[in-house]
Amino acid sequence: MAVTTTQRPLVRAAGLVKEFRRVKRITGRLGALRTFVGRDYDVIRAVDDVSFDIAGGELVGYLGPNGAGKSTTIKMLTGILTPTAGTVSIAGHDPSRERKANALNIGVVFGQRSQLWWDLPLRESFRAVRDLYGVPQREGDRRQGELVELLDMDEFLDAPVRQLSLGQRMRGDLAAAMLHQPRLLYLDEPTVGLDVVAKQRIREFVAHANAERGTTVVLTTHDLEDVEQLCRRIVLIDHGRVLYDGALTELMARYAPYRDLVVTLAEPADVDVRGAEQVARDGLVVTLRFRSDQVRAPEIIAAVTSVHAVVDLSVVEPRLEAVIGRIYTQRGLPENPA
Ligand SMILES: Nc1ncnc2c1ncn2[C@@H]1O[C@H](COP(=O)(O)OP(=O)(O)OP(=O)(O)O)[C@@H](O)[C@H]1O
Repeated sequence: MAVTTTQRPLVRAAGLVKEFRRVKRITGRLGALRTFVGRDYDVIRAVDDVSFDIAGGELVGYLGPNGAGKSTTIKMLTGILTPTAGTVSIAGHDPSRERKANALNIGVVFGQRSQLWWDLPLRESFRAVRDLYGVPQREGDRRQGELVELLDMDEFLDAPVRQLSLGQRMRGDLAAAMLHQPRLLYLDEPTVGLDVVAKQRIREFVAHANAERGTTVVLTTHDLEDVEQLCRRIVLIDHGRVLYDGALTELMARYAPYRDLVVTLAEPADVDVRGAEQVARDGLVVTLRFRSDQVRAPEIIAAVTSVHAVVDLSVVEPRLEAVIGRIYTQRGLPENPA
C-alpha cells in the first residue's frame, strides 16, 4: 500500500498580526496636561492576518511598497519581534521563544545594516561567527574557503570591515550568514546601492546557494530584476495583508497577458492588423500590442510584413515592473489585465 506523507513546511506563518503603539501628538495646553495625566496612543497594525507556508528549497520574493509590513514580518520570522497574534514556526521552532534553536537554522542579511564587526578584519569577523556557532575548525576552514572563492573575497579578507566598499561588505555579510550553513536565508534588500556587476554577483551567489545547497531563501527587495532573475514564487503584501501568493509566471499571465511587437518600417505609416493594436508610433517605429494567450507573434509579423516593408522588428515581453507598478498605484490587484 502506498504511504503518503505530508511534509511539514519549513516556514509556517499563520494569522500573523503585529501592532505597534505610537504616542499621539497633542499640541497646545491640553497636550502638556496629557503628559502628566497619561498618554494617548494610536495603534498601527503593520501586519494584519498574514499566512503562508514555505517549503524547504523554495526561493520566495516577499514584496510590497514602502511601509507594507515586509520588515515587520521578517522580524517576526527571525524572532526579533513577537507577534501580537498568530503563530510562526520555523523548522518546528517558535522563533521568538526558541531564539537559540532558531538561530542555528537561519541566516540573515540586511542590506542596509551590516552584521559584521566594524573594526575587525573580515577574516576575524568570520572567525567570530564560526566560534559563535561552534563550527569545527577543519569544516569551518573548508566552508570559508569555498565562500571566499565563490564570492571572490581573497583580496580584502584582511581589511577592517569599515574600509570595505558596499559591494565588498555585502559579500562579507552574505558569507558570514552562510558559514553555519543555515537551512533558511533571509535577505532584506541585499542588492540595495550596488552597481550592476556587484548586483549580478550577489544574485548568482543566492541562486547557487538555492540550487546547489538547497538553501531556502526569503528575499525582500525593491529591485524587480532581483525578483525576475531569482524568484519562482512571490508573496505580495500591502497594508499588512497578502494581495498575491503564487508563481511569478502566473501573476504575469494573469495581469500582463500581452507582448509588444516593435517594428521599424521603411516608410512612415500607421499599422492596422487583426489581433493587434497599435499602441505607439515614433517616426518609423511602431509598437503593436497583442494578447499572447490568443495569437502568436509570427501571425502578427506575417500580417504586418504582407502590407508594409519592414526594416527591423523585435518582440518585447512585458516587464514585471509594469505589473507591480499598477498594483502599487491602485493599492490592490487590478480587476482586468492591462
Ligand atoms: N517599531 C515601530 N513602531 C511603530 N511603527 C512601526 C514600527 N516599525 C514599523 N512600524 C510601522 O509599520 C508599518 C510597516 O513597516 P515595515 O517597516 O514593516 O514596512 P516595509 O514594508 O518593510 O517598508 P519598506 O519597504 O519601506 O522598508 C509602517 O507604517 C511603519 O511606520
